[in-house]
Amino acid sequence: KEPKIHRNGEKLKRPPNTLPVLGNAIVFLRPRHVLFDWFVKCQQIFGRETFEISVPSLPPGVVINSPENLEFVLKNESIITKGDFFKQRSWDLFGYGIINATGDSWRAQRKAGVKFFTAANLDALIEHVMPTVYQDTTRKQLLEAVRDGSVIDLQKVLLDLTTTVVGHMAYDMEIDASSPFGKAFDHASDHVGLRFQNPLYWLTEMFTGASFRSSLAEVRRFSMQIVTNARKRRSRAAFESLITEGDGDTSTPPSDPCFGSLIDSLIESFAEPQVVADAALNFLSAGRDTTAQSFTWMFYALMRHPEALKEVRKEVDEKVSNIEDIDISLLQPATLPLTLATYYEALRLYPPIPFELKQTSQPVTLPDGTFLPANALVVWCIYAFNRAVEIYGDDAHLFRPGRWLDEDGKLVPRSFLEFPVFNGGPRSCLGKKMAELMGVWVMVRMCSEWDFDEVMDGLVRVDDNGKEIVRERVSANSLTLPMEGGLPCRVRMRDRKVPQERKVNGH
Ligand code: HEM
Repeated sequence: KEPKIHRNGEKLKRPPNTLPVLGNAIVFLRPRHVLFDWFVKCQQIFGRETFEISVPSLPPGVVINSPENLEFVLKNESIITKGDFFKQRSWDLFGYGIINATGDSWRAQRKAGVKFFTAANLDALIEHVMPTVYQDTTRKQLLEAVRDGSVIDLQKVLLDLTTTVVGHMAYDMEIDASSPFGKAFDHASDHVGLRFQNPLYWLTEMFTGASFRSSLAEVRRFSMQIVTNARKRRSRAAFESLITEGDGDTSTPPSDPCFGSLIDSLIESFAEPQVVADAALNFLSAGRDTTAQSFTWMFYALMRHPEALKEVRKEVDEKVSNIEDIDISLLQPATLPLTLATYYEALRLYPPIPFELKQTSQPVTLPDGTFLPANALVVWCIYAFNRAVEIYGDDAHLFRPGRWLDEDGKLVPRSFLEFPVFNGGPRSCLGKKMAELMGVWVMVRMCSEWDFDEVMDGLVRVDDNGKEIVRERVSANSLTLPMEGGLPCRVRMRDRKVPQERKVNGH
């Protein structure tokens, strides 16, 4: 007989309303934001104690909530890993890419990724790619909305920005978020997200999966095109260098060190085009949605907390005099601590990857004594973890960027065990620094240039006492944390009064 989950011979506690046969299946079928609120409630009930969940036909599972258990899980990748449960559901979208990969294939993709995130590439990102893409896309879209007085979806504007930036950085390719690929990718990842909640997805997809399958076909076509383009560019470059070498002409400057380096190192590491295509697509999807969503929730939080926006602007106005030429050294925590703290606070309350799941490859005992048989699911809900009063105090549910600063105003970062937004251990996020730099850049530039007013259509109701209640925005069903219905706003140009005293980059 298979050994069961237990702690010191005792059964683990179960969430309230767990049903005898269905277990927790019903809550898993609810919209994802309802599921995350359920995890928050469970976290409040169980604190740091590991508890058991079950859904018929799925392997037995536990939810962990303590930093000690999380550290053990993240550092023991070989025994608690991306198992069949995860891979079966995400294979159609992520294939051989790093998000699914384990063993040698993961190591090789990780190595290619590490090579890409060099200081030189991050410099190029901040000093060339971000300003150019922002000027050519974001600023134009916002100016147009100012001129027409029209409502824009800020989430879409930010997704256009991050898609183009990651496309340029990683593939030297113009990728448009509204292209058939962008739309197909969004649709496919929403659908894959639902597979994690519906144990009978393979059955329902037989009847309702046609649009999912056509989205997958478009995503696959496009990711192969990324590889084909890169191969053509490499052959062209090789041919040109042969000619110039033959001429003895050494006047051609070396090409930009940033562009194409990720796809190049993937091509050099893997012979099989499908593996390169999947790997490339995984980097694109890891980088564009997460960043766009984090910026969207951040602007949302700032619109709902004008006092926090005022503080950010005060810091930016004091420290950055030329927003059109932002040096990377300005974006560091020592220079703009409150701005980074505000970004962290948005990431804390609205983590773009809100939910993580791994599977044991052999029997395992967690540090708190919980025994797990092979194939058990280990789940942690980052969304709930980040709202734990045990870590963040009684006001954990509030947006309060000041919690990240000490009494001298210095930023005090938290370890991944208390703030697992970027994962940790050997599979920590490769793009953390890139995301932070982009986040602070976007805040400096956009909070300085624009005023955004959220369009509240349908969100306001009046209670029995005549008081206006404004509903919170919620996330949509997806693998990540897009905002449901986008973030509709009106835009105005801000009259930026730069202080006389130029403190840092006083050009
Ligand atoms: C706010 C932005 C971001 C957040 C919150 C975030 C979060 C995460 C998390 C939680 C993981 C672990 C996923 C898992 O294994 O289940 C991860 C992995 C990863 N992230 Fe990020 N990420 C962000 C931005 C980026 C960017 C900009 C890039 C690159 C362009 C990137 C590249 C990656 C890669 C390649 C992995 C896989 C690492 C591995 O398995 O070894 N991420 N990220």
